Amino acid sequence: MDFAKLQGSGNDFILIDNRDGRVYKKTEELGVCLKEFVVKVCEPHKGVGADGLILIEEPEDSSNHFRWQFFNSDGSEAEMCGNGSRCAVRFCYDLGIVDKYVKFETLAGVIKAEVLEDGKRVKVQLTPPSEPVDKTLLVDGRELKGVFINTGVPHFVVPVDNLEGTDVRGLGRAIRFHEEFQPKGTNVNFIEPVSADTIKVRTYERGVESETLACGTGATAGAIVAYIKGLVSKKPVKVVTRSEELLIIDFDKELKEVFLNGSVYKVFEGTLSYEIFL
Ligand SMILES: N[C@@H](CCC[C@H](N)C(=O)O)C(=O)O
Repeated sequence: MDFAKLQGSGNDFILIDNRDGRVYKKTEELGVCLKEFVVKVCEPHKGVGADGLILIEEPEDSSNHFRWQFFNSDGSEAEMCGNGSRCAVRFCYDLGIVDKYVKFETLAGVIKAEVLEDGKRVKVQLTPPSEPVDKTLLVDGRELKGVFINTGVPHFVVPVDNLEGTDVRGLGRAIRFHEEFQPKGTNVNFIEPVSADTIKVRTYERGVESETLACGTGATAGAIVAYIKGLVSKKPVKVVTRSEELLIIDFDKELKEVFLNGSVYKVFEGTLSYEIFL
């Protein structure tokens, strides 16, 4: 089964054109459920390895170009994925399914996108975020102040003074599973201002259950929180991700229009071997 691997700021994804239902036929043939298929294919070393897997499907509304199903590497399905959406648009652009202006269906709603530089950059308009909410959590016996905001998926944003010295894995995990956010949990972003229009961010990602090199909806959450908290004063906000690639976030005052812009790279194309599932 043919697939492509693409990455946006180091957040990497396996993409499969499933408009003919080939994945469902293959999983039935192999006797594995869809979740097991995702986990096996996303597994590093024994599988292809990626933060997530994206299936491209026919749209339910013919005015949209496609529908997608997004899965984290642990097999959990998520409503939205900022970097994954940029990779999906580029994948469909290369397939000839879309041209410069794109609309596609996600569990978070219809996402609009624009292909730039012949697919080497993609700009997506995220769904309007939820109202940011200040929260103070008790984590490992100490108070932690942050802001909860849903930018297509849930994020808790924690401003810190020393991002490099932050225990992203330990603190991130504790917050991700904190009772405040159950049952679904949340992604966790630690941010540090760099200049009037730039922040650095590190993200512990729900469903990957680790720090990733970038998270598009997380970078967006971090940029919005940095701006409303006065940590940055200019827009668009540049976000330096863990991969050191930049994501550009712009948004209006009312948070009705939010844009995520960044590079997309096709890493390779290949064919899955059934031996992944042995
Ligand atoms: N990396 C993604 C977020 C993917 C979903 C997230 N892990 C979740 O389950 O909420 C992004 O770029 O936004």
